[in-house]
Amino acid sequence: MTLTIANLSKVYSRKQVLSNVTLELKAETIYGLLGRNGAGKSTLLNIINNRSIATAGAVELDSMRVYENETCLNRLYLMSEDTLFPSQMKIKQMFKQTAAFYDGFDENFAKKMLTAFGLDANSSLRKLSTGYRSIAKLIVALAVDCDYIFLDEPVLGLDAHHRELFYQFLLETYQQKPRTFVISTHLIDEITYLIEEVIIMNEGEVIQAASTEEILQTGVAITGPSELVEAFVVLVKVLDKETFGGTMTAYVTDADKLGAELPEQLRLTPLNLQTYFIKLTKEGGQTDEI
Ligand SMILES: Nc1ncnc2c1ncn2[C@@H]1O[C@H](COP(=O)(O)OP(=O)(O)OP(=O)(O)O)[C@@H](O)[C@H]1O
Repeated sequence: MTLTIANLSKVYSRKQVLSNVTLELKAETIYGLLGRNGAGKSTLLNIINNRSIATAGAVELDSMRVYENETCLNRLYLMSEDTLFPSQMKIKQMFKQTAAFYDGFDENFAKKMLTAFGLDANSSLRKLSTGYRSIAKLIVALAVDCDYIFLDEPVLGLDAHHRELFYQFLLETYQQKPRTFVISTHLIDEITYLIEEVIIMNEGEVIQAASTEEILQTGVAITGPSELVEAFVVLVKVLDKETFGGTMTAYVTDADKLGAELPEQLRLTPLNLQTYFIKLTKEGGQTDEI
């Protein structure tokens, strides 16, 4: 099973917010969708899930056009800030309504999550705090049995304990019933261990789609005397350089192409995903004088 996004573009009142987005989302994979504020992540997720209409391009599930196609749409689920449930609705009614729309809603798992988060099924959404309202929506999203589940900033408003609990439940349901999760978030450090594939958007475009492993293996920082660093990185893609006195740190994306042995005065440090993302999506020039 594959979800194909082909040449998707979106223009809002003459502003191009998505440009030719082309992606393939595999079955049974956890993706991280990363991008700075306004990069177009929510717009992309809304179009995939038929909540917004693309200006151009198409989304297909196993070669079937998703747009206004009930069969396809029943296999996709989007949890976002927009609440589709009326505020007076009780949590148990949310479960019931979702189960009526989506086959295979796992009520036992939903109840297990309710207990773990300390929520009462009889509470109505409007009486919950912002964080608990998000938790109620998350419980529904993790209990649906759709092939593709999109979580747009799922942990917004959740405290650190609850975020951790949510990540554990996400892994639990993924292991029990593998399906695809696409998580859009700004909390990159927290989700690095969860995600198998990374999609990075910038100003309406997908600028990188690769496995987390590949990114972590090829992103490095090289520090040492400026001239030596400059000479060593001449053949590779440098995302950013920082200089301090005569010392330079160069942030490199394709460490596998460095080739030559590392000179003794240079130090090579692997980049974590968050630093890699910051350097890749940084505005402006390459060299920062500190
Ligand atoms: N309904 C709308 N009308 C006009 N412009 C919109 C609309 N929705 C989004 N935009 C614009 O589209 C661009 C992308 O917004 P989007 O919400 O997709 O970004 P995002 O990557 O999800 O950002 P964030 O991380 O801040 O949530 C922004 O410039 C935003 O102002």
